[in-house]
Amino acid sequence: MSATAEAMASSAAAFSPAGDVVIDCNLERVFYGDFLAVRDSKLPIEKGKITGFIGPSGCGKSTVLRSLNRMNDLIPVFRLEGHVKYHGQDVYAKKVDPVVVRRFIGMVFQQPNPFSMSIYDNVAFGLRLNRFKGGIEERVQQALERAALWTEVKDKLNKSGLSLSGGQQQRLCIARAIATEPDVLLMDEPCSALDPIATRQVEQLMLELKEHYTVALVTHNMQQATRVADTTAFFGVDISEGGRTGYLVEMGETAQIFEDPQEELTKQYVAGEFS
Ligand SMILES: Nc1ncnc2c1ncn2[C@@H]1O[C@H](COP(=O)(O)OP(=O)(O)OP(=O)(O)O)[C@@H](O)[C@H]1O
Repeated sequence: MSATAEAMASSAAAFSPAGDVVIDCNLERVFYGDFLAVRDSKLPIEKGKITGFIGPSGCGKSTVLRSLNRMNDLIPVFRLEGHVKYHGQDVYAKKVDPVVVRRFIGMVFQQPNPFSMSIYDNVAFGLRLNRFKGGIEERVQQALERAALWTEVKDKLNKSGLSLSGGQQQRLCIARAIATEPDVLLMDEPCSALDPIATRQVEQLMLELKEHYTVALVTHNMQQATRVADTTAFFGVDISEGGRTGYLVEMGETAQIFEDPQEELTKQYVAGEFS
């Protein structure tokens, strides 16, 4: 590691949030096969807050996000050194079932991906999978209300989820993700396929969701981070040793990252000097 990169990595480790930490993530090294994709990234994800991940393309934002709920397990060559602890428990411990991890740490993807089934069944899907014992109808309604979609779909719950607009489909996917009452929601560029109006609706929804859930959000859009994120983690790409390895440059309150960044690289990035 170069001296500059080392200094950046150690300063990033200094961030300690005031509130409760739900996920204590310390990614020492993350590999895809022999490729070192991410190193030296300590990210405490704080309860009831939105933590935004920003940085140039390929800096590992999605890799880090997907490491939090073992979504990367689906990639055979993925390997992680370090730990991800959810309420103190190592989610990568041998005895831990990744399906259970994802039940508590849910995910919303870049492209709205409703299943080819009714709006109702989309939301009820996870409840049935988890053999939910309570009233499914009530839970479906509550999830759709929390996803700010209920009034738009309450009279057509039997229509296909695919018949909705892009923004509605994304809110349906959010309803599907929250129906099983996860604790944490991981959102990987949830607005990148949406128009500006639908984007604003989903952003407003994120602000409402943090009343009930802890949110980690990958975004390419710096304005979006300033609008919704309480805390922002900025990642850079280290090319000093001939590779392209992402690492956490700086993490802090969103206002501090954008108005008073401590690292030169963060300053340049938030000033739009590179993307
Ligand atoms: N399944 C995979 N197999 C091999 N390499 C991968 C895989 N997924 C990602 N990578 C590599 O890991 C690095 C980090 O990728 P990642 O998608 O996490 O970055 P990102 O910051 O989210 O990028 P973007 O902003 O472009 O979406 C990149 O060099 C990418 O090519």
